[in-house]
Amino acid sequence: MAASDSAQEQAAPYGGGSAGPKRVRIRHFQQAKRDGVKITGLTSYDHLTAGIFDRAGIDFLLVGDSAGNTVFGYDTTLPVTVDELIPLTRAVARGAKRALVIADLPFGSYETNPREAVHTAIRFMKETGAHAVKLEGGERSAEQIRHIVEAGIPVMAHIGFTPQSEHGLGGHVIQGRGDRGAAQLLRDARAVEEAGAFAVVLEMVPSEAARAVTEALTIPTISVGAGPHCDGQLLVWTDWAGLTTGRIPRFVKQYAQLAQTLEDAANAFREDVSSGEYPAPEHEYE
Ligand SMILES: Nc1nc(=O)c2c([nH]1)NC[C@@H]1CN(c3ccc(C(=O)N[C@@H](CCC(=O)O)C(=O)O)cc3)CN21
Ligand SMILES: CC(C)C(=O)C(=O)O
Ligand SMILES: [Mg+2]
Repeated sequence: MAASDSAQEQAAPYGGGSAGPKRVRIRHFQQAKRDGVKITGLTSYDHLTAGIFDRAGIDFLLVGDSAGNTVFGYDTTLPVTVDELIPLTRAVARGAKRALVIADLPFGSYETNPREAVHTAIRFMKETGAHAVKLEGGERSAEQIRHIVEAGIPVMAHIGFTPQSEHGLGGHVIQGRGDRGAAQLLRDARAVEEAGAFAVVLEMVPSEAARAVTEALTIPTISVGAGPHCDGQLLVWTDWAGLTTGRIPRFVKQYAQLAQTLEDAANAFREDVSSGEYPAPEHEYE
């Protein structure tokens, strides 16, 4: 995203990458959609990756409850707590100079009522330095979104496949299929836009359903396995970088093979220590 709003910034041509605003704000999401500039996001759970992705010009960093899988080793995102995500979110916010940092509200921290949702969103904003929050659900979460936005906190919505309700959905099931599915997806999308969300994640939905939603909304759609017609793309960084071991979703493109790189490095280290190759004189103190 290289969209910007000052007269001076607007004079600059779109460069992609780290061009554009000094700090990505929610208004830049609206401008990107209006100008047809694609938005990029990655998850991040720590200070070092946040800095790397930020310097590469990734527009937003999501501190996802996917940390349940990638950091904490749970099978689902359901056990993840606010107290687990707050220190990770703080680390990411401290590492991001340009990117918009979004805190994912974990399962059980916002569903009961709007008061609970506002309370949780305020905790993240006060204790982490995040710039926005994300929560799952369309029509069913619209009141929560409205109240958080009224408290001055930007909300990214998340519809389609919502991992926190995977048991209710019957597993990792593609959403928005068929006429009924597509109609429900559109109702959910309109509900979150109307409630004041600044963007909406569409996860695991057919490309044509995502296209219809993208054309119907004024806020940008962010695809996680929702095809090429969305206004932006988001991936879980450990999947994207080939660090996740085991099964990864079909929609992921791997841009590196970090698991293999690290395994090779660990083997080399072990062999060097056994053979006495490491440490060498340059690693020693006198
Ligand atoms: N590492 C990781 N990557 C993710 O994308 C991710 C998480 N964790 N945790 C939270 C949610 C859960 N998500 C998931 C999890 C599994 C599939 C999956 O297995 N998809 C299959 C199709 C369905 C199936 O056959 O089970 C696929 O091949 O795409 C998809 C998204 C997306 N999110
Ligand atoms: C997969 C994305 C949308 C997410 O919610 C997460 O990383 O937790
Ligand atoms: Mg999540």
